[in-house]
Amino acid sequence: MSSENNILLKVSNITKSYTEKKFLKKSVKNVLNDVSFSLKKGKCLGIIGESGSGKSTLGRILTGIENADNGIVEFEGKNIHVKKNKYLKREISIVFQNYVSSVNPKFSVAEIIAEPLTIESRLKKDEIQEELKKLIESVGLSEEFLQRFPNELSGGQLQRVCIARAIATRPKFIMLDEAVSSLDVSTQVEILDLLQELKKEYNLSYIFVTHDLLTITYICDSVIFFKDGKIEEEISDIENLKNIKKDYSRKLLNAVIEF
Ligand SMILES: Nc1ncnc2c1ncn2[C@@H]1O[C@H](COP(=O)(O)OP(=O)(O)OP(=O)(O)O)[C@@H](O)[C@H]1O
Repeated sequence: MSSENNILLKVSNITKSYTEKKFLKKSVKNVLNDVSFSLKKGKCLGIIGESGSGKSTLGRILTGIENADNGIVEFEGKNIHVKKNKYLKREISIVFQNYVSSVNPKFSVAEIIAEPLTIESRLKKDEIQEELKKLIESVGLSEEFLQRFPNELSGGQLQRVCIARAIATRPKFIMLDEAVSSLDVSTQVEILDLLQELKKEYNLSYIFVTHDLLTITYICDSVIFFKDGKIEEEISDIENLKNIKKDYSRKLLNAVIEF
């Protein structure tokens, strides 16, 4: 396979700015500055950076939730901001840090997971029921959980439900925005292990946006260090993490690994 065929997501020269109002004065804040990189099929890319460095903004642009000012995001060669169609909605999913606010508290677990299925697919009612059973079990919860409501679940269980919803349309790519950050450490590890298993089972590719390097070393194949809306450094093989050159990346790394 040529290396171009092996690329799932190609990000070229993305820029984004917001207009801020301060004391009746308007100013422009550049949040993303000429960002380019690519994600290979079946891989997990980590994006790490300080708070406010633009990671979540980038995540929203990569999943088509928000438009860039300039630049192109191509998914399997198609510009996602031009072709915002049903096909892409099925192929790209997102899991957020805040699992509580990302579900409707009045929906049962079955309704939460079925949401993308009923909107996007032509499955019949009994086929949806079958699919729900498969999905809840594939995130390590029993069928009995389908009847529960969000307030009857732990944080880890609710994030599993959000992951089941994210894989419901059998996407090729999932954006994980601080997806384990709100969980305690042992639950974080359980969810990361689950994500590894699902990646293999469903042939998924991930981008993991986080400020936590341990998460990245646990699950990612490569990492981008992000600073002030720009790529400061890119390590294409996580095994070479200790070879980082820039002070900023080293500072983030020093916090968790001793040289
Ligand atoms: N809709 C918006 N309108 C105005 N400014 C915004 C908007 N969204 C983000 N910003 C600003 O863009 C900058 C980057 O925010 P972003 O959430 O992308 O950073 P981040 O790296 O994900 O931070 P954190 O790790 O704290 O979530 C911040 O200064 C933020 O205030």
